[in-house]
Amino acid sequence: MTELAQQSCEACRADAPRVTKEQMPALSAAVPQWQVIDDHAVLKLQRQFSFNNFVQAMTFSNQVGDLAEQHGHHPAILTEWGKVTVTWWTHKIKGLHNNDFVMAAKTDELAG
Ligand SMILES: C[C@H](O)[C@H](O)[C@H]1CNC2=NC(N)=NC(=O)C2=N1
Repeated sequence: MTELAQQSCEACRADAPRVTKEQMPALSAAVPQWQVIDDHAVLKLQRQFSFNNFVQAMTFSNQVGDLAEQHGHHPAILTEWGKVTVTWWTHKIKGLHNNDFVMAAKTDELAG
């Protein structure tokens, strides 16, 4: 499998396949700092990033936003003093797609 972070996102389609139970372990292992959460039956990938202050948190949030725009795939971003929580899922399929794991890996690269 090509390094997740080097992959590109497929166009989001309503009939795109969700990540299967069988595929989940290998994909999760590739982004070990992310949690798969069940949000009212919608599976999502979530990670919290820590910073020294609000300005650093805001800067990172904007970088994630730019990344999202660049790839046409968008997360939920919660920006707090010293913390940013990023949550990836695919709205169109109400669940997790390979794109979400790709974007999580790219987000990790941003954070360094
Ligand atoms: C029209 C636009 O390309 C689509 O609505 C894209 C935008 N970004 C997206 N981001 C995410 N996470 N899921 C989507 O289904 C999605 N769809």
